[in-house]
Amino acid sequence: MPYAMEGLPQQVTIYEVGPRDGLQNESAVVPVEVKAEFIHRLADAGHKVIEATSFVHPDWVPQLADAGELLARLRRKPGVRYPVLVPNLRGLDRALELQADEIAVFASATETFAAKNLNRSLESQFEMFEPVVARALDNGLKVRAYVSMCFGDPWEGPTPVRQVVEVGERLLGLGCHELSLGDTIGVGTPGHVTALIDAFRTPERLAVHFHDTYGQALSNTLAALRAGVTTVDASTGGIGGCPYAESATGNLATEDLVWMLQGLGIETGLDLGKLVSTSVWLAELLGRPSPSRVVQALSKG
Ligand SMILES: CC(C)(COP(=O)([O-])OP(=O)([O-])OC[C@H]1O[C@@H](n2cnc3c(N)ncnc32)[C@H](O)[C@@H]1OP(=O)([O-])[O-])[C@@H](O)C(=O)NCCC(=O)NCCSC(=O)C[C@@](C)(O)CC(=O)[O-]
Repeated sequence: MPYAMEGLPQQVTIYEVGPRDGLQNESAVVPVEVKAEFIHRLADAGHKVIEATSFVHPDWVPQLADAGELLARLRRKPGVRYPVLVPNLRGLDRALELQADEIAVFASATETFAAKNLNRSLESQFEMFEPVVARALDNGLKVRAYVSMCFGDPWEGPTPVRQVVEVGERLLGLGCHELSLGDTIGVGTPGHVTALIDAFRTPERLAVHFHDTYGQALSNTLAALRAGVTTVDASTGGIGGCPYAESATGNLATEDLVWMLQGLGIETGLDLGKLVSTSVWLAELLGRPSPSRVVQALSKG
């Protein structure tokens, strides 16, 4: 029996990042057929948007070097979107060849992370993204944009709200339909989340992307929903991290998010039981238990 709260949406879109953000940090290469099966299971659990992989330089993220093979193998379910990460025109060409239906560019809010993750300065990352977004839109693709290190950065400390808003508004101005605010190292807290979302002109175009390093991801999500956000990124099994930010741990687990939203009576369209069995299946393959509290509680049998 759900207990609703004032000021929350009736429906939330969960943007599933497990196959991309979740797996990108795994040191042992996960076979491409396992990645495909993971995505098929997520679609079967009711996901309508599943970020499948990245068309980045394979030396930078070896785990996702099989992006082309994976897309070619996917059984795409009607009504499900399968965005892929693309940093530059080379990545876009590869994604277009394989009929990607949506892409995501990923920017940094800080100078140091722009250098470490993209080999670019804060300013020159836009020179890389502008032609990508323009050509993707010309080809009829939707483009999401991420901003990383929105709350703090391991090298520069807390990130000023104004700095995040400047980067984010510029990306939206290029024509990106959605902006995902990334707490890459999980240092944000709910008041900071509210202040950041309130500083944007269009909260309805924002999504949030929390890593659970300090156990704040669910409370931060609740703050974001109260501030008008209706799209939340999460990773089935709570796997994830960024190879270029060592202090990043797993993403908010999709199961933990679904449990909270169900308790609040908020519609997600997801089957929690199928998500939990997918996590248990994946955890066995990865050789370690899922950090998701809901998976731990429900899979004890
Ligand atoms: C952006 C680059 C490519 C710049 O890397 P670069 O070395 O500056 O690249 P370049 O433009 O100088 O090109 C060098 C060579 O790489 C090739 N190349 C160039 N691009 C590609 C490509 N796309 N695919 C395949 N090959 C490529 C290119 O063709 C060229 O080959 P050559 O002519 O020397 O033979 C590199 O820094 C990179 O791949 N970075 C990606 C890092 C990454 O994927 N990080 C994780 C994702 S971000 C994240 O996880 C955070 C997020 C989104 O989840 C939100 C959050 O939590 O905050």
